[in-house]
Amino acid sequence: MSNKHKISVMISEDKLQEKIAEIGAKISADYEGKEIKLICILKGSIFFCCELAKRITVPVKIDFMQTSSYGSGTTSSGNIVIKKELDESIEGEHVIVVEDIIDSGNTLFRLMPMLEERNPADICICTLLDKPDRREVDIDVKYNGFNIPDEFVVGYGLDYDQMYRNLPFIGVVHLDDEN
Ligand SMILES: O=P(O)(O)OC[C@H]1O[C@@H](n2cnc3c(O)ncnc32)[C@H](O)[C@@H]1O
Ligand SMILES: O=P(O)(O)OP(=O)(O)O
Ligand SMILES: [Mg+2]
Repeated sequence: MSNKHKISVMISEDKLQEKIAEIGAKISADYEGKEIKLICILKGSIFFCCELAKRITVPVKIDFMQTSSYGSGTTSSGNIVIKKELDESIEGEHVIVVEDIIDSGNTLFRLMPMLEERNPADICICTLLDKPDRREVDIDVKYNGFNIPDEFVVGYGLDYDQMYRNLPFIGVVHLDDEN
């Protein structure tokens, strides 16, 4: 069965793999001699976080958190709801928050202070995609895969109304062509 929407490739699977390997190598070098904890922000970050973890050579723990801002639309509601808490404490840990995409920045703007209050040894942000033109608040991003233009993208974990997460590439969904 074909997709309901027309989707054009923005970032190919090969380019994603190459970039994730690069970020993994950078993280491995930056955290040499340390153990890190990746916090995977569900659901969108799952593919990126899994692939990234495989490319990191220092010891890695993974925990999951789920926030929601978009629901079924294509713009952030501004209301960040925590739908799933971490299973374990992050006190004293070297934490990397792994996001699929930073858009307005509101999710991380609210989430990061909450995590910092839990006294990690250090904490930073790693995102696969960034839409800098859409930013509404200042966010300090340590690792960023790709800056992309202001287009609604799907694939590699990212959804439109829960669809298209399974596409192996990042694509632009053409909602105007909906029938
Ligand atoms: O809080 P912000 O930074 O506005 O949003 C983060 C959150 O929103 C989802 N999202 C943002 N842009 C897109 C997009 O182009 N396609 C799919 N999903 C998007 C995503 O879950 C981000 O983690
Ligand atoms: O689009 P959101 O932010 O509601 O979350 P998810 O990463 O689950 O798509
Ligand atoms: Mg979503």
